Amino acid sequence: MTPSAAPWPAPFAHGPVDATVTVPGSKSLTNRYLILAALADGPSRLRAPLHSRDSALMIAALRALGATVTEVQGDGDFGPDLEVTPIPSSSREAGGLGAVAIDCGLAGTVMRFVPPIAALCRGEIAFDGDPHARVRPMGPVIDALESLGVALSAPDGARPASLPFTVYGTGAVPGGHIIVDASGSSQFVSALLLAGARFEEGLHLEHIGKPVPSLDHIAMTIAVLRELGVEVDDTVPNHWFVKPGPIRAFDVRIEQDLSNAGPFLAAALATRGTVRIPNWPEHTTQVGDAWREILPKLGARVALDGGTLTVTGGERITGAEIADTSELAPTVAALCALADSPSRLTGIAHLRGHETDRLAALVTEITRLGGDAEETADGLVIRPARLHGAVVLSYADHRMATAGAIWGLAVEGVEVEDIATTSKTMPEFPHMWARMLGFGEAAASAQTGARADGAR
Ligand SMILES: O=C(O)C1=C[C@@H](OP(=O)(O)O)[C@@H](O)[C@H](O)C1
Ligand SMILES: C=C(OP(=O)(O)O)C(=O)O
Repeated sequence: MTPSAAPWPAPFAHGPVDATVTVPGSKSLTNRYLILAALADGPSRLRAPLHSRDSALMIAALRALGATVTEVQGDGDFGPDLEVTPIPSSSREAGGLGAVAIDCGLAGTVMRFVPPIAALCRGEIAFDGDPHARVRPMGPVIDALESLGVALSAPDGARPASLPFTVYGTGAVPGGHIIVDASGSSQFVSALLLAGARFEEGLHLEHIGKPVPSLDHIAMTIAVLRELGVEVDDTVPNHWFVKPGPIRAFDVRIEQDLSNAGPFLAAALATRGTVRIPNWPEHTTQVGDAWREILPKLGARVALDGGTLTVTGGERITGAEIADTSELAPTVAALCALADSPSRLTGIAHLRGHETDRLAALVTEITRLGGDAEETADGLVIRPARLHGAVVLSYADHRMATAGAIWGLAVEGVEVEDIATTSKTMPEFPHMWARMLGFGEAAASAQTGARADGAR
């Protein structure tokens, strides 16, 4: 996609927001179910899945490995359902795939989850991505595949340390005990667990190193695997055992993305208004359920009643000390920069390896707006300051772009460079934001849109 030439003037809220918002499907659930559908023992269906750049890249990757993914009419508000026919045995047998190329874009779930699946196919499968994808941590996936006997090489024939690289799949992975350091991303663990049941001996994965971050995402992986009949033992800390066996074909409805609900809920705090999200799941493995604990710490009232989450902003946003916010952190930090007392966010050192170095990006952009923020070893300290308008940079990071939109509600004259980067997980964002603010359909549609087709 060509980033819009002109920055997006973030709408300023002249009064409290009062809106009901429905959010597209969860990125983490959509891409996990797509992977598992490609490995399952029959055709599967995803209802109300996410349609965004990250899901489009996942679909293209699985098609390159031989899976069939078809759009079929469903009842979701944000696009068709998906039917998936798994990767056929011909992708694993003599002849196999030959040479294929997979574009990971900037999607962590594609660059980490797909290489172990590629190793189960026969062929030379080349992985690359956006410029920043080449600096996102990949070492533990590469090391793990090598210890499983899978050959990989960088384009110059050397041992790869990151993208780009080629996986030389032989059609089978023996499996067994492997050790990784997953302190840089929970996705290293999820990637191996998702493929583990299809390894001949299954998998015993051991983590050695500093604590693994974003544990909720590993819990989500395990829950989805168990739901599809895979036996996973996680009773010993830092060890995961996956039994070899089939993955049951399925028909699931994807929950809405509770992390992407965050910016809309944040709007209630930034404008002292009220935002309601219907169909909030009663039980979920999504980290975004933590909004129910996080937002009251920042001064909001939160109620979950009859399946609708209602957030009402207080008179002021209060600063807070909040740990382990994972992918919610940019939205939390955006609110902390609008607070009237200091905040400390901890347990998010690994955000330096996300779409951009998010700790550096947040400090730079908060400072650009006249705010006061500082990096710590494992997070951020944000102190109260009077913000002023500026052009906020996005760094090709959807969550930096939505942080800019939140600041714009409360601070006049905020513009966001490359709002279209929200297409990574929510192409509808500019339109939805305008609708939340009461813009008519024509004015909302005129907001710079973003495409969901995976193009850059
Ligand atoms: O498995 C997943 O779907 C994700 C895991 C997390 O990665 P990290 O462990 O790298 O934070 C999260 O931040 C990311 O947005 C999605
Ligand atoms: C870290 C994120 O994405 P990815 O799946 O690319 O790691 C995110 O969405 O906040």
